[in-house]
Amino acid sequence: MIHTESLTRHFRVGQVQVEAVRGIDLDVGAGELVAFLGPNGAGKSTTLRMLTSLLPPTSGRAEVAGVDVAAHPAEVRRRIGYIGQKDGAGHNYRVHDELLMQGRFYGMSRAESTASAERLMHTLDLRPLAMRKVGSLSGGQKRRLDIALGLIHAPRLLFLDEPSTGMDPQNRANLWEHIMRIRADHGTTIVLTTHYLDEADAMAERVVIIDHGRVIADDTAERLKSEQAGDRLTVTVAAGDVPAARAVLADAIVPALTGAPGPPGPVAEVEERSVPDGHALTVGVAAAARELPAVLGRLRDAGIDVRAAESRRPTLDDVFLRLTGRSLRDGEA
Ligand SMILES: Nc1ncnc2c1ncn2[C@@H]1O[C@H](COP(=O)(O)OP(=O)(O)OP(=O)(O)O)[C@@H](O)[C@H]1O
Repeated sequence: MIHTESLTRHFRVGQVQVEAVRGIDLDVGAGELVAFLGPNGAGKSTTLRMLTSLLPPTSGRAEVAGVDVAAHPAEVRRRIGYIGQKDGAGHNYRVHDELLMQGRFYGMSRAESTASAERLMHTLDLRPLAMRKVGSLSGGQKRRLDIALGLIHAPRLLFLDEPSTGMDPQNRANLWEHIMRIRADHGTTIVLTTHYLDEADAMAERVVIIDHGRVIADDTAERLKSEQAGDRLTVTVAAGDVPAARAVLADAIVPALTGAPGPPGPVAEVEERSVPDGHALTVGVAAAARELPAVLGRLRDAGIDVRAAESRRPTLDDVFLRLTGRSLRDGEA
């Protein structure tokens, strides 16, 4: 559905050249749900704008829905849906009319446009709002209308630039429910950008991490977390039990990851720190929640009194930290 080769975009700002996107190679198959994740200024929106033909690449190429974006931008736009960061709907129109006009804009007949608007208003819970003026909708309702506008011509590929930014958690959950329903009903391929780590983690099947205009990781959230960051298991024991506990824990360690730069990777040896209860020993393991009972059993068999124990799953932020040495929460790229 999407194929890019060394896709690059530079901007000239006065004397300075900004290398917003520096050679992105990407393949997205039909039906995939892919999230672009990265800090502010990483190049996510610029990539999306090139893929949607809104911005010509400086170099490299992109084929989207079977069409070369630089050669046939208008054809790309006919085949895709794009919902940008800022809404495009006119505030004085009614929801229903806005949808019809959008359909006509894409060259659909009045009947086709009406039928598609009806279907989408049903799927996106917009029917009760059909006669309301766009300017009177809440943020969440407005975002649902934006999505309906992007889908009116039934594209097989939908691009969403930060669909849920600024929404409260309930509206975000609601929006995702709608996006998932559209996907289930129409098999739409979806590419979106997000700042929300938990959202990318929970919703996208595939997470493409972008930093400084490059793809630095591309996999399922699960695999990224287990391969790049790994689970942590921590037990707290008395000072006198530390050597024996270390020996038990050393057996549980997963082999150190190689090749990935930057701290902190899976804990390749037993880490020790003093805590009020005694000494906390931490190791990187393959599946902490599953291994914790067995490790506790072995510690008990060795006569060790465990005072506290916890397992921790890594987050996508741990993955980003591991790959770049920075936290995604630190802000700018
Ligand atoms: N029209 C432009 N002119 C000059 N520089 C630009 C332009 N558009 C983007 N940039 C720069 O390109 C870089 C990438 O911006 P982009 O908007 O793609 O990042 P992003 O990852 O989408 O960030 P955010 O999460 O904040 O939306 C930034 O340094 C930005 O300032």
